[in-house]
This record gives sequence, structure tokens and C-alpha cells, in this order.
Amino acid sequence: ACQNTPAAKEERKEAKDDASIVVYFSATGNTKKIAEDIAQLTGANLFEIEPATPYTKADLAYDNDDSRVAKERTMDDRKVELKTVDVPDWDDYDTVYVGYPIWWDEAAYPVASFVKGKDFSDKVVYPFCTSSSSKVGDSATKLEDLTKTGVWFEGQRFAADASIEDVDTWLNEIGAE
Ligand SMILES: Cc1cc2nc3c(=O)[nH]c(=O)nc-3n(C[C@H](O)[C@H](O)[C@H](O)COP(=O)(O)O)c2cc1C
Repeated sequence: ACQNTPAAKEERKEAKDDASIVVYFSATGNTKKIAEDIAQLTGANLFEIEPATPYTKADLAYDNDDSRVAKERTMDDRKVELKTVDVPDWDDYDTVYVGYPIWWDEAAYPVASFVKGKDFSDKVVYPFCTSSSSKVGDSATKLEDLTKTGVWFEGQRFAADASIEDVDTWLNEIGAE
């Protein structure tokens, strides 16, 4: 059969799209926006990592040593209780985009808690983050170290107010579209 008919191409695209998911945490909406852009551009599904107790504005005050994030930062085991780590049809996904804000040069703690509990075997993982100014640094490889499964690509950093065009450029680079 001819593999390059428009119909065959469309079929492949659909099969590919069906097998991608964007898993993300976002405390103030910046990472959520990028996650939604990825979903829009690739057709991937979305799964939001939600802490059992959401972070309030006061919880996120990183200049206050008594704030929730500041306290979590000092804990050896920064485990954040999550609503659930059960992603519907997890085993069916081949490609997982993992999105997070940078917190003190690392992935926001709920994402580390999520990744620890998941099996990424047979999956390709594209980490991405948003930050005010920090680079992705070793935030993504630290997540990879927590799971030891899956093929993890280099993490991509976006500015907090990155546009869908920026996201499109990245997706083209990694050949996801
Ligand atoms: C606790 C905390 C720590 C942060 N640490 C950094 C940092 O080290 N470097 C940086 O560039 N931005 C830092 N930021 C800013 C966030 O990374 C940035 O606002 C991000 O886009 C937030 O994403 P969100 O809206 O999805 O939560 C920090 C924000 C918080 C709340």
C-alpha cells in the first residue's frame, strides 16, 4: 500500500497525536498556558498535576522563610501530597511532555513527587519549564534521575510570558508536529 497518501499521513498523525500527553503543574498559570499551547499544536491530551492542598499566594512567597514553599525547600524529602497520580490510559502514551515552573533552580516540588511515582518505560519524555530568568539547568535531569525509566530529552525553558510561536518553534525543532 502507498504510505504517503494524504489519508495515510493523516492516519499516522492521528495515531501519533493520540499517543501524546502533556503532564504539568502550574501554580500561577504560566506553565499551564504553555501546556495548552503544546496540546493545541500537537493534539496531545492534558493532565494537570494537582497538589492535594493547592498553593495560595502566601504559600508561594519565596522571600518569606515561613512560607510553605520555603519550608518545603528545607525538607530532605520534599514529597508533596497530590490529588492523584493516576493518569487515565497512562500505558497508552508514547510521548509525555512534562511541564513545571522553576522553583529555586529546580522543578516545582509537586512535579518531582509525581515523577517519582510513575513508570516512564517505553516513553519519550520532553521536559519543559517556565521561569522568570533561570535556565532549565539540571532541573530536568534531576527529574529523570528520580524515575530511571523512559528516554528523556533535554529540557526546554520558556519565558513566563512565552508566545505560542515560541512553543511552535520548539515543537518543530524536536519534530513533534
Ligand atoms: C517558590 C518559587 C521559586 C521560584 N524560583 C525561581 C528561580 O529560581 N528562578 C526563576 O527564574 N524564577 C523563579 N520563580 C518564578 C517562576 O519560575 C515563574 O514565575 C514561573 O513562570 C511560574 O510558573 P507558573 O505560573 O506555572 O506557576 C520562582 C517562583 C516561585 C513561586
